[in-house]
Amino acid sequence: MEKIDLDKIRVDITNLDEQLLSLLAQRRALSIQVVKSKVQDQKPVRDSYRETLLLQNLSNKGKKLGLKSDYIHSVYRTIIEDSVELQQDYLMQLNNPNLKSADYKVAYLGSKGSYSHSAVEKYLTGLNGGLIDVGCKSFDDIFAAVEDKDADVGVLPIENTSSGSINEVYDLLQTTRLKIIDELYIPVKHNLLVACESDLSKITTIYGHHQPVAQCSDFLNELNDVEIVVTDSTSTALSEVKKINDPSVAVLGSAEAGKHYGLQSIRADVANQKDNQTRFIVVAREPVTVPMTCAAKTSLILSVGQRPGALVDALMIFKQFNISMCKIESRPIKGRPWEEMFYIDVTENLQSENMQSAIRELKPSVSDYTELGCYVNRSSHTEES
Ligand SMILES: O=C(O)C(=O)C[C@]1(C(=O)O)C=C[C@@H](O)C=C1
Repeated sequence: MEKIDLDKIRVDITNLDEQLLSLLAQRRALSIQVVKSKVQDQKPVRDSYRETLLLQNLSNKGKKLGLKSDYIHSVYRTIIEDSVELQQDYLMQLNNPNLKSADYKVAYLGSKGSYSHSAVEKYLTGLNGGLIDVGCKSFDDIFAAVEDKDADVGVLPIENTSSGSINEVYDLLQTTRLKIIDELYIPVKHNLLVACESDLSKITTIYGHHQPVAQCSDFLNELNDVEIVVTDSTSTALSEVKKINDPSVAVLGSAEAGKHYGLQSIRADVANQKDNQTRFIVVAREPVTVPMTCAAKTSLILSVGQRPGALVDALMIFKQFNISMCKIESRPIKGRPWEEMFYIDVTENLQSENMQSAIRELKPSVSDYTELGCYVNRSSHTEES
């Protein structure tokens, strides 16, 4: 039998992959043409009917080529979500010409290797020009950097699928004049990383930011006699552990961060939930406006006083105007014991007639009312109006 030449097969695979890349780039160029036509006709970015037809057709054709339906769905979901994001970004830039420019200054927690840095990289995808890093040591510093014009925007985590809401960020939103201008969903995969040859049985100290520590609590609770050292950011934890270079010391961080700091993973996926995601917000001094053809979210802060039923009455106004609420969070108000501030996210454009009518009814019935901002709804599978 003739010997199968691995090197030759790899050359063929590389060539095919390059063709796939070129086809993906061509498809993206078509998405830009699509959004330009949608601007002319005022059509929504998302078209679920078209997506269903597309996936059905590809799945049928794929089956004939021996490709599993699950595989086709997951590949094309990724391609379509990218196309939607590309179109949304195009529309946002058209509507808000000063949104992202060269030498954009971004304030975030930590430095390279932190999860916030991954969010910053995602936020800046496609931006021509350099990012000026304004690494911060606390959430407070991020708000201050943007308020004092040391940064154009700040990127902050606000909630996580394992550890829930990040109260510190909600509390800072209560007093800031900054506006939310975007949101990002980042998959967070925690690994246990070490600086030199080691294994789990040798670990006596684990470094980590308090959020990853909370998100990996099940795994950490199973370990005996391990000291947890909490740091101000994941990047601080990573650089400390690299410096200490001891087989008994490990750190919680992503595999990519490990590569960046020259650390090896001894245990992958140690978060309580397998689908561990963090939602980040982007804050700036000026609000943005979202075109009506893009799925939008509006974030508000309200307080309603202590009258029985006051919160229900306020929320009924959203129902009355057919506005869906996707999040409600309550936090204590500084200096007003037992009163609560409510953070409400609705899947509605601030400029829509429904939203403006709801706000007109809402304002006189609440004690505090602040608009935190209207931005593109980045959670997948959302319908535009
Ligand atoms: O065909 C469209 O209307 C598109 O916007 C393109 C596309 C795609 O990438 O295939 C993207 C989003 C829509 O929800 C449907 C399909």
